[in-house]
Amino acid sequence: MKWSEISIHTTQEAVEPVSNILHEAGASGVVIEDPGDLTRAWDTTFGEVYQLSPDDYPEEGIILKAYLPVNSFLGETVDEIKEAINNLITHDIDVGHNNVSLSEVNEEEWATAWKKYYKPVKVSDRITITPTWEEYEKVSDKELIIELDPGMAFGTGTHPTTVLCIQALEKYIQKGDQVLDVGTGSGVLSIAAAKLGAQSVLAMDLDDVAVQTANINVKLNKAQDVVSIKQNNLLEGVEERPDLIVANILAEVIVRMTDDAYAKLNPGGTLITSGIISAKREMVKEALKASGFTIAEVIEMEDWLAIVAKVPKA
Ligand SMILES: C[S@@+](CC[C@H](N)C(=O)[O-])C[C@H]1O[C@@H](n2cnc3c(N)ncnc32)[C@H](O)[C@@H]1O
Repeated sequence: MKWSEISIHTTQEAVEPVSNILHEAGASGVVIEDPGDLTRAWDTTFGEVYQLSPDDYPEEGIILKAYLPVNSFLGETVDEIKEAINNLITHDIDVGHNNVSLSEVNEEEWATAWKKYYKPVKVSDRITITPTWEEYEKVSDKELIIELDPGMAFGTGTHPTTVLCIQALEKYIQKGDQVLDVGTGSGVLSIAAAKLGAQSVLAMDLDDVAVQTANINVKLNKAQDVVSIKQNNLLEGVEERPDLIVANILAEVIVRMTDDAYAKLNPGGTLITSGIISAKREMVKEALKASGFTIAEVIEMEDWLAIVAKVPKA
């Protein structure tokens, strides 16, 4: 089969919604070329765990690449993608250059093209994320490995928003906690929560491709006894009483769920939110406070934030 590579030059802020648009259009293997990956202070104490070539990255902004099968609908699909991206502007999302280009690749190139961007990465004190096709040897008994096949859903697990959530999970999760993961994507945060000692985790996503991918990754990491997965819109209809909720979604979506999160969390419970671009810090903080939360901490990586908020103890 012939494949067409669609390449979109956009911004950090638009990475997640544009990835969603590409997935919805039937693309597989979305690649995120983020020049920040080249300079980010990944922990390389244990040797070369991260080897990337600057030639593969733009000088500024982000390039998203995805692969679409070449068939008679290709033209319409590309037009729909362009229109959906233009609609983001009406939602106050900065799409930057918004250059869209297409090129043809053959089957063999396609199968390996996107894999060169994914290498094992130590993302927190204890957690290293490694793509399924890389050999990786644990360097200490304490190290926890998450194997991911990022093929279809958001994330290699190394996007700053995901990393911030993992670092916060490592700090705030208590052994035996009940956890909800809202917008699970590849399932990475649920797997991290399970490995860090959660007793049960409910992973939810609106997108059925994410639900399928999370299912595969949870099994790959032998976490299926702890993590269950369902398709769900935010916290709608959820009856669990969690000790901790983690939600890595856009700021605009988080502010819609803070009341529900506060009502569901146990006293003393923790909400970890990310997907928040720096400019939207106050908007999310105000929504959290208006729902009754106190802000425990704001952590930052590049232009992104995670906000940790607490429900008062009873
Ligand atoms: C930025 S990704 C985060 C994925 C993963 N948790 C991580 O940290 O890498 C956000 C995810 O939220 C999902 N999502 C967006 N809106 C949602 C909603 N209303 N309810 C549930 N999931 C939603 C998207 O499908 C996407 O998989």
